[in-house]
Amino acid sequence: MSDVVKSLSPRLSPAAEKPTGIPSREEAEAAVRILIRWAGDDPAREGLHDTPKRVAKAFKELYSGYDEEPGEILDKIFREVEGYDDIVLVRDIPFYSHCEHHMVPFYGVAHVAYYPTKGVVGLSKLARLVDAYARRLQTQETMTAQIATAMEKALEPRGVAVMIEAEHMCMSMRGVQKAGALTLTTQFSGVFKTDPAEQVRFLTLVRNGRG
Ligand SMILES: Nc1nc2c(ncn2[C@@H]2O[C@H](COP(=O)(O)OP(=O)(O)OP(=O)(O)O)[C@@H](O)[C@H]2O)c(=O)[nH]1
Ligand SMILES: [Zn+2]
Repeated sequence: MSDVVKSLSPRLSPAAEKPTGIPSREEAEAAVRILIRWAGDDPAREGLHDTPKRVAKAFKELYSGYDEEPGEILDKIFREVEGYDDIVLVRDIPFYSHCEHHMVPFYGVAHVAYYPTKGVVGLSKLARLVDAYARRLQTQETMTAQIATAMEKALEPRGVAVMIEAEHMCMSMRGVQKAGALTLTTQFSGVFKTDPAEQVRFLTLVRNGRG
């Protein structure tokens, strides 16, 4: 194992934590050159010359979730929304993530809902929360649970419901090669967990208006 690869592998943190011991840009680019060679190509050829630089830059965007503090995204609560205590659902939030097993994309939509108690949060913040976790390496199950937990902590709601529907490219373009297979995960808390009728309501609202 080269020094570059060795320096990368043991320091990656679980998706919930910030990564530590981040390598330099030069080390990252050197690692990409190794992977190009591993793929069977020549990183010195003209067309690939700037690729390690582009990949390192793209990683910063694709994995920008490590720079996000989910708690901070939800820290502005609008308490003046008096009288509203019914469900807030933002559905069909598109996201792109990468599975931690193959570092291959999985993508789809997230639906997030909660029953407010102490006020509401800006709707865009729920989409930002989805991205904060999507732009990390993880499983779909972890991502689903982390979104629900972050909402629980910040909003202290009567209940949280999160559903993610995604296609995993590691199952489509390689491996078992089942393009179109959809993975659906849900995480419920509070009334969504204790009252089956609330789960039905959530699922009905998620599906409502679709063909
Ligand atoms: N539970 C779960 N599994 C995932 C997720 N993303 C990818 N996987 C699975 O992770 C598993 C990894 O299995 P391994 O046997 O260790 O690796 P592999 O030999 O590449 O497996 P195949 O994909 O079956 O070729 C595969 O079954 C993937 O479908 C995810 O978000 N959640
Ligand atoms: Zn995978």
